Amino acid sequence: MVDKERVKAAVREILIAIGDDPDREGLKETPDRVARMYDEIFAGLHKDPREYVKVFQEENHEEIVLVKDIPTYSICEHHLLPFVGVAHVVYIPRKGKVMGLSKLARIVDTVAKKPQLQERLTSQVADVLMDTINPIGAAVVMEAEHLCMTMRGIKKPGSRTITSALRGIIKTDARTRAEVMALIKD
Ligand SMILES: Nc1nc2c(ncn2[C@@H]2O[C@H](COP(=O)(O)OP(=O)(O)OP(=O)(O)O)[C@@H](O)[C@H]2O)c(=O)[nH]1
Ligand SMILES: [Zn+2]
Repeated sequence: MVDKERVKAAVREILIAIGDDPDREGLKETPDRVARMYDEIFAGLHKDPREYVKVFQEENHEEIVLVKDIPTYSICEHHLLPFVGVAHVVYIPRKGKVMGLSKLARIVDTVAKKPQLQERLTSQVADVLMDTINPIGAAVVMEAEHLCMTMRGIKKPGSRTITSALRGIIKTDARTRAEVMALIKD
């Protein structure tokens, strides 16, 4: 669990450290709000995304399953600022072993809810798929804007970072990979 009391105390310290007054009207409840927010946006530190997976047997469907444009919010581990975008999750079931579509988005959500790197988020989602339903192939592509590159530092609003993680046949077979990428771009 997120230690909310500890977060509260730390946020109060930060407010003092930046030279503001944590006891002024507008900030009085801020440490508590931030603690509740961290409990929500870092919940993935305390959950195993594999637990969501429920497997169905769907005859011999050994074709692409793609859920695209899954809205994704995560926090960059270097600056603790959000990166925001979409994830596309694909797999090709082995012997009809499929999972509920919503579970793909639940896996993304859980893996996103911790201090992350976009690369790691992308590959962790692919690895959860491989570990749980052992598909013939899996791919995760993510496009995101990092606020640490937008509102500070290099200040490049609008720049997007694209990462992919390819597994199994989607990695090894060029034709399958091309088909997957075409569907994602569509
Ligand atoms: N690879 C990768 N880098 C990230 C991600 N999120 C943020 N970063 C980068 O992390 C790097 C941290 O660089 P540092 O030089 O340690 O920190 P900094 O001085 O604040 O860097 P600047 O952002 O360039 O001002 C920056 O280049 C960020 O753009 C991510 O998801 N993946
Ligand atoms: Zn950052």
